[in-house]
Amino acid sequence: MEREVQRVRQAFLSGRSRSLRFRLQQLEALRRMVQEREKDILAAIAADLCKSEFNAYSQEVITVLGEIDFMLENLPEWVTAKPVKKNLLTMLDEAYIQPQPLGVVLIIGAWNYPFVLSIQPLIGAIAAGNAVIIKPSELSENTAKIVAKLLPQYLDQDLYIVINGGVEETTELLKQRFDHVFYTGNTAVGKIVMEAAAKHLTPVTLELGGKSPCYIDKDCDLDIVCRRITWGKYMNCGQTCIAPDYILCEASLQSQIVWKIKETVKEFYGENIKESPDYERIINLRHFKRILSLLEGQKIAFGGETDEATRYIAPTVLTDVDPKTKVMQEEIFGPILPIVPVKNVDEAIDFINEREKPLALYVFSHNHKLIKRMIAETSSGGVTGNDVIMHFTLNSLPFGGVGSSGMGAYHGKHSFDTFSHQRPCLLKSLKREGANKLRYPPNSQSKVDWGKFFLLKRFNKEKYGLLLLTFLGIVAAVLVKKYQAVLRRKALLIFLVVHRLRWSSKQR
Ligand SMILES: NC(=O)c1ccc[n+]([C@@H]2O[C@H](COP(=O)([O-])OP(=O)(O)OC[C@H]3O[C@@H](n4cnc5c(N)ncnc54)[C@H](O)[C@@H]3O)[C@@H](O)[C@H]2O)c1
Ligand SMILES: CCCCCCCCCCCCCCCCCC=O
Repeated sequence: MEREVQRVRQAFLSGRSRSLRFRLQQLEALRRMVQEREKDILAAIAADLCKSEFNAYSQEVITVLGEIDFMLENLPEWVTAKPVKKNLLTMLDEAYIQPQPLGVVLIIGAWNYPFVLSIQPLIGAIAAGNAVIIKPSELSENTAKIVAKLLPQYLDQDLYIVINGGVEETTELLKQRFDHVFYTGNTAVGKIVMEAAAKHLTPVTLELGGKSPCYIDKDCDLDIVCRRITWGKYMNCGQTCIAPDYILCEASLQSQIVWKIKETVKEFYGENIKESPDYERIINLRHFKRILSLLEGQKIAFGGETDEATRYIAPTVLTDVDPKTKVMQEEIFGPILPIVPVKNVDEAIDFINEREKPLALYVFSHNHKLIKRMIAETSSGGVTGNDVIMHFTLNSLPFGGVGSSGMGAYHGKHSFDTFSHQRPCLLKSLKREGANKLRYPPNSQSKVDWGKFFLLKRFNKEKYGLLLLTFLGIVAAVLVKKYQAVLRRKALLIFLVVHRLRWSSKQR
């Protein structure tokens, strides 16, 4: 393991991952990989999650291709140094922020969207100029194998490598020093990852989970609401980090919601859901049994059918759920949807705030003010109003959790920033020592006054802006032409002295 990490670090130190041209080439090669080997990728996802080609393509491949295109389009602008505002002390110097790669990044992927959850962070890490080690989830072993097979055929073989394995290998890997660890998975392991990274003071991004609430206001179109919730809840058999975990609504809405979700399930998956190519299976027996245990003692409004041999659990809705029961104590991550009745929006807000901060929050209402109020008075990784899941698809929005649902974020520019160091650069001249003398000992009241002026003085743009610009423009034009540098500095000095005197008199 140590040797592998060393090999990647050496490749990073060669410097070749840094140039814009190289990054663009690698991203283009990755896009070629996805396009040319699409069938192999879709087959691997199907083998892991019993997912149709259409679903795998629209949930995973489209996301990856969209992210690559977005990076290719914007990277040239993002990599350039960004000039920053200066103060009086540095107005003749060069000050800018230069994004730079962090170094060697470890990406630990999860099994539920096994392709996108490893490859989307990889895209950001390449775009930012890093070297990368990917550790896909061992639970989605077919996707893990295809990723390990394909990446070296398309990308630089020393800069971007895949290490497959389970807890033992990941534990060993986490002992190594990285410049960033990007982990997707459950909160308990997130703590293990953070603890291991802390030993090297390595920064982490933790993309975790939680119970994402879904509040349905009585002022809304229940047909549309239930269709959208059914789609987001039962997609991937409920194994989606941002699936609506449970519904909060007034008791009077419950029976209508149940009926409408039941009808929509029929519309989406047919009378025989097991036969539907659009309905997936639970990843393994451990998770199958865990999800079943959440049904104990609950009132099943519909669903509840299971088949252990194929790890099938039907889309299920529970009503009048007691918040103290097990199904409301842990993230469900399966096709079970509890409805918890609340009196009104105030109670819903309290309910959400009394629990850990979720990864997503969903609010349905015609009342825009109510949606804004829920956003203002609660906290969650992300929010979609009047829909579910869709904030994930917009790569201009940062995707990530808050509190126990995670830290840091990615997607689009946010990935680039996550995997970059925003390096502040100030380039001074070895000349103009006169002004610099102010900060050298021995100190004095007069120097402090000058220091205050240089660092605290703010120009009121409206009042002085135009005047100052005109004045500086004229002075600069004349002086540059006639007397070059010497006079330019003198004019500036005079200008500063005048301003300083006026400022000091006002202070008194
Ligand atoms: N925020 C997100 O983007 C996001 C996306 C997907 C899943 N999730 C969350 O992840 C959870 C489901 O994933 P999971 O945790 O079952 O996935 P998982 O079992 O695939 O684990 C995730 C990764 O952690 C590694 N791992 C497991 N145990 C470890 C240990 N003891 N030490 C070190 N590494 C270890 C695995 O090898 C794997 O690569 C849910 O809570 C879900 O909400 C979050
Ligand atoms: C005609 C097909 C249109 C397809 C567009 C549909 C967009 C659907 C996008 C769903 C994305 C789901 C990915 C969720 C990943 C969440 C990660 C956490 O588990």
